[in-house]
Amino acid sequence: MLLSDLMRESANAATTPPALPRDPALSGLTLDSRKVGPGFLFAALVGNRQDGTAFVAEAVKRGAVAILAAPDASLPPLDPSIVVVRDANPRRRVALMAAAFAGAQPATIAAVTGTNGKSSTVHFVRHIWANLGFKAASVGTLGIFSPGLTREAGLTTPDPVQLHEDLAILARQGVTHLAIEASSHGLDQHRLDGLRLSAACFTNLTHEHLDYHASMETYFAAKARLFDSLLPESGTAVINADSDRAQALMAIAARHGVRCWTYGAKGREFRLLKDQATSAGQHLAVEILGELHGIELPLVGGFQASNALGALALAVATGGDVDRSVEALGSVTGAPGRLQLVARHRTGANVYVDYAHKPEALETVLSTLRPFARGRLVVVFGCGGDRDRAKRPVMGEIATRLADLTLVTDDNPRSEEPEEIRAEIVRGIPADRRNWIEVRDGRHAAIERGMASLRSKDDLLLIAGKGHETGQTIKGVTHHFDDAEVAREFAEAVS
Ligand SMILES: CC(=O)N[C@H]1[C@@H](OP(=O)(O)OP(=O)(O)OC[C@H]2O[C@@H](n3ccc(=O)[nH]c3=O)[C@H](O)[C@@H]2O)O[C@H](CO)[C@@H](O)[C@@H]1O[C@H](C)C(=O)N[C@@H](C)C(=O)N[C@H](CCC(=O)O)C(=O)O
Ligand SMILES: Nc1ncnc2c1ncn2[C@@H]1O[C@H](COP(=O)(O)OP(=O)(O)OP(=O)(O)O)[C@@H](O)[C@H]1O
Ligand SMILES: N[C@H](CCC[C@H](N)C(=O)O)C(=O)O
Ligand SMILES: [Mg+2]
Repeated sequence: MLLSDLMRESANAATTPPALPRDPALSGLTLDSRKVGPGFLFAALVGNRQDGTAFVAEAVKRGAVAILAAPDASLPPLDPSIVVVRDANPRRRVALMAAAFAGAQPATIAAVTGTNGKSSTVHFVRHIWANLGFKAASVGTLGIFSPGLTREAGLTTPDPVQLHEDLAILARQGVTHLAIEASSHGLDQHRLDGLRLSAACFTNLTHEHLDYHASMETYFAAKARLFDSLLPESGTAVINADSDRAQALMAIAARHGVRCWTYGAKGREFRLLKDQATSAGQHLAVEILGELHGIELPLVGGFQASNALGALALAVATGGDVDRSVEALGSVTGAPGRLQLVARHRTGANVYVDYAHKPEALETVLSTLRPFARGRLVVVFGCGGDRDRAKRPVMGEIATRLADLTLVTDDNPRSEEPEEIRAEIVRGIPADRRNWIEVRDGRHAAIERGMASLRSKDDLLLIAGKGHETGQTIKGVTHHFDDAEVAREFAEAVS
């Protein structure tokens, strides 16, 4: 593709592309100098840790023929054959370029943002679409799921170059419907700016990532970008009305002129009227666009019902038939590692794995499981290193308030000292609580102790924080570790 074509296709309609001194044919583009090949455009971005302009010389050595940089970025002296493109927002521009370069993307794309429930919601929408007969895929924390391409988990929202390469493959394979998780980092870093969205969903906003975002307000503003910058006027905003941020987001969406649908107990278009536990999960009575429907959801928990309704609203907003979408939810499975029953202890006690690694998720999952533990509810959890430290004491308090026994352990300490992370968790536990133990010799030992604490079939063990993950990162080295696998060492597997 010629640089001039890429410039035109990625330009804001209001701007005139600058005259180029030369018009090289590009063979690729990247924002990482280590991935530059001959004929590439290299986007030199100022990052959170490093300044990409420091790698321009290396990129040129590897064959870069064009450099994208901010207007004020100081670049090394370059051979005149190298074209320098300046843009006030190079992160956004490279995302738009990546979309233009890759060409195709599935015709229908729904993005889901929110602190919790993104992976579950995209998993459910993909299931509904597939049942409606569409070739559907999802992209997010769990990787890429599609009929023809699976990709291991990396970032929740991939970098734009990788994302658009994959979307073009999916589109060529005939995938017409795509659901994608929009993380706040991804939104803030413009990773999703080149997507042609049909709908966007907001699940909720609670404490997370305050190491990256300066405050809850800037965290919310990053999420709101999906609705006021990325969703076109022809799109539908699908908002969880039960979130305390719903009103603010509806006002933003309305100002932007998009159709706005809400779901949940306070929802307008998808109103949950009744939620009744059944032997298979729950029966939901829902008023959908003015008509009453019954949903047999084979999953437990109010949060799963909420995510399922968000997914249903996305499916309908993108043209899905209401009755058939409702019926499709009857055969949905939980997303891997989300409230997943993984083992049964010899006493008969159930062992669950869940991805709760944020305060509200831990509170939600423990409250959800409480009625299923007629005996003792035991939880094993830790907190990740090199991530928001403020959530550690909060989670220590939540676990010891809602579980009968808490085993404090490690969860990806990364570059931090595990004992320091555990100490910060323990600091949040009120002094009069005695229902916890700090396990100092690793997560495997903590799970073993959790299993050993089960005394009857009425007890229940929750292993929280890692969900689907298959590694534990300690001092930069990732060791194979799978909570479900370890639980099964001490108990029978359940399929
Ligand atoms: C903090 C953060 O989000 N960082 C992301 C960001 O990196 P950055 O731009 O800040 O990188 P940097 O290291 O400062 O480097 C600056 C620039 O120099 C370039 N560089 C660097 C070294 C070199 O040799 N050559 C070179 O060209 C880098 O490619 C980069 O463009 O942009 C990169 C490309 O998109 C991401 O890979 C990277 O994710 C890092 C690995 C990460 O850990 N991110 C996590 C926190 C994250 O994004 N998580 C979210 C949320 C998950 C959730 O909701 O729980 C996610 O979407 O996964
Ligand atoms: N709607 C919800 N409200 C509150 N908690 C939820 C909700 N949905 C899921 N959870 C909790 O959050 C955990 C993570 O769920 P899920 O993976 O669907 O969210 P996510 O937003 O994709 O998270 P991440 O940002 O870590 O990828 C679940 O394991 C569960 O404990
Ligand atoms: N996408 C999240 C995953 C956190 C998972 C948890 N197990 C941890 O390591 O903190 C992050 O990178 O912040
Ligand atoms: Mg996710």
